[in-house]
Amino acid sequence: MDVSHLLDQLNDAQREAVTADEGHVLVLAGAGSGKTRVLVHRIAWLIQVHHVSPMGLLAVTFTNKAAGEMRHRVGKLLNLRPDGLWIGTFHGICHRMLRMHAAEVGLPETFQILDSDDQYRLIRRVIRDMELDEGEFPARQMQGFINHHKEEGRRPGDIECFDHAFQARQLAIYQHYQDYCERSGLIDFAELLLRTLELLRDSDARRAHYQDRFGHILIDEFQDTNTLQYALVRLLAGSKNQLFVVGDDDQSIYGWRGAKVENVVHFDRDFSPKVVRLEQNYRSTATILEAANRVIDHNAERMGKNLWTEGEKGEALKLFTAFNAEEEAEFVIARIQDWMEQGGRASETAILYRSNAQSRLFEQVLLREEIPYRVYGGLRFFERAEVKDAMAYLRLVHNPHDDPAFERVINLPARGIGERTVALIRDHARRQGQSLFEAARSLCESGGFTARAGNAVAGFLALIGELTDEYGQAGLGEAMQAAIDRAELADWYRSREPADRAEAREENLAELVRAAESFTQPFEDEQAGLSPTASFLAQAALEAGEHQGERWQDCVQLMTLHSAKGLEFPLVFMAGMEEGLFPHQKSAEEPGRLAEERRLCYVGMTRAMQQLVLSHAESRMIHGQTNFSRPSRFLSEIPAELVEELRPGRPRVAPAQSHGGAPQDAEGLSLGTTVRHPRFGLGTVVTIEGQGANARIQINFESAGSKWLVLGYASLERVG
Ligand SMILES: Nc1ncnc2c1ncn2[C@@H]1O[C@H](COP(=O)(O)OP(=O)(O)OP(=O)(O)O)[C@@H](O)[C@H]1O
Ligand SMILES: [Mg+2]
Repeated sequence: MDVSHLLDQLNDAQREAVTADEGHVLVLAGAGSGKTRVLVHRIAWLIQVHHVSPMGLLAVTFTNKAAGEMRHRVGKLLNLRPDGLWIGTFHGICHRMLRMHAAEVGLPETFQILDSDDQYRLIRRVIRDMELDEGEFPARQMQGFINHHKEEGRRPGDIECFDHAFQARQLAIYQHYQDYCERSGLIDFAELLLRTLELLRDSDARRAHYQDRFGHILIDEFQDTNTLQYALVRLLAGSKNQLFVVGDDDQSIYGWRGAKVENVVHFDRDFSPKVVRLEQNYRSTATILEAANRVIDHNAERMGKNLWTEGEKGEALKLFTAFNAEEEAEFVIARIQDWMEQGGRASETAILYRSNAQSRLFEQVLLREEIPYRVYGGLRFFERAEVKDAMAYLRLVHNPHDDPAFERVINLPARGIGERTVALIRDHARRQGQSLFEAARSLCESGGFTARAGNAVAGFLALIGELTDEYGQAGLGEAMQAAIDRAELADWYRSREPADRAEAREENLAELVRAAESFTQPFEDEQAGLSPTASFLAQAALEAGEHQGERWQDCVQLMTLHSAKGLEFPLVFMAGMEEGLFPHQKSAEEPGRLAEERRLCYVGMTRAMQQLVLSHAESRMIHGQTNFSRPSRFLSEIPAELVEELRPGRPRVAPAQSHGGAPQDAEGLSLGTTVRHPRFGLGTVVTIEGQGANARIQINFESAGSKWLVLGYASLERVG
């Protein structure tokens, strides 16, 4: 059989990795050197040359989107669909295993995944139920505490308590939360991993089964695995299976979420792999690569890599200094328009930023200019309120004991069930050890409610019952539509929100029905005996908005630097290159965080193939306040000769004064002053152009957004 196509698009080092004989392999290499490509070719090589069954391979990627792409690329190389090949994220793979062995690990068949928002609400409730002070035990912090311990594989009983009252309470919260999850068949993200680890650790039969099955385990982005994931890998590998691991220590960016770059060193120690280094970068121009290399050079404790390219020198990086964040957004979108006018496609461009909230201004300008765009991450599709509302109905149909779903929609739309009634149900549930659904039913039957509340609750239970009876067996799309219609969700949003907002919500609901209709269950899930609903609900919880990427459309890509990992685009913008924003001010608080921010910068820069445009704004509204900030230190780490500075297009007033101090201008108003407008309400001055009554002044209003006004006519009142 001719297998030259598996090798002829690879360089020598890549080939060496792809064709390595028996034994473990570690490919340690910088960005854009073809690590992911090598992993894909290795899978095809094993199947075609070594005749390994696709069922015998397990490939782990970092996102579901990457998993989909990998499956597609393997299919193309082999010219057939690699059915039975398990490719997924750690979470997705663990979910599938737990579904197959739910009873063994003490989970109900219908267990549900708690996403992090649901988890937060549940923890808050546990704290309230325990009558603890939420100021002393903030739910957000407790969520971090619980997840941190789970990610290290620790149950409440495993945590040493030094008889400190505060710590004992924290552990009690963890325990109560866990008990609650057990009772209700809920499983959070870290629990997916931990439970699977325990299954494989404690059941010899299961461990033997999976060790026999997966003779080859391949892992992309290995530098961002956490303790539990590494432990899982070791269990699955056993003593005879082969690991093929690729990663780059310079791109480890999830330390804040428990990832351990040391796993690369541990892997080397524990498995003595053949180490292959790839040094040729195929992605970026020489200029971009040089700039990125120079930035990451500022980090100490690197494993050290030498990355070069045969590619052309390319253009200088562009650096734009905007007066404020609005101007920055205008500039970026104008450059994208230039790109498109010169024949480029929108989808070849990406706007990367440090925090999700930064997307809004870009979205505004893109909407106005009617340029299609897609936001990855952020408030992702499956995280939007209306989508979660509708999904909660589907979850209840799937499993009436899903308490977070019950709480979410028992009074949504409003059906006259007040907080007091819900408290009654909760209380009853707690005392009887029942789910909220069961508690509500028994209170209804025993006349435990007032007549009005009783009717309302009975109505809700009947609605869920009807949906279950009529649509429990129907197609997913049909069931979803029925839930939305019967619950009258659209009317509800229309009755309480402005028309445009309600319409947007309805569009999302229609999109949700479409997503449900077009959902095809992964072959491997079906084989594992999962119901389509279970697969769909899991997908929604695990991958959130990633599904947007499937319907490929020509649009500008907006995402955080974190979610850009592994991707590449001809034209990349890195916006908001300001101290405090990037590096994030949090990084000043913890040692090691600054180095991680710098790696994030390296990840961002190395996404660019042809052009990299950096921008920063001298002032920006953050949490309703105008902040003035200095350019990011990372900018100064790029050699000046690689950068071309661009000047703003229109004349501005006093940008030079905007560092520190309070520049004074028209009529005593200065940048950052809070003002009140008779119609637009409170806002902050962000730009002043010109002098006196004719000055044009730009104000960011808290509710009305950004407006340009002529000072003489604006009737502004200074506040504070
Ligand atoms: N031998 C090669 N010849 C031509 N192009 C290549 C070769 N190897 C890789 N490429 C291309 O270089 C780009 C980067 O490859 P890939 O995404 O696999 O790199 P990576 O090391 O996984 O990067 P990252 O660290 O960002 O994940 C891709 O467009 C890929 O197709
Ligand atoms: Mg990659």
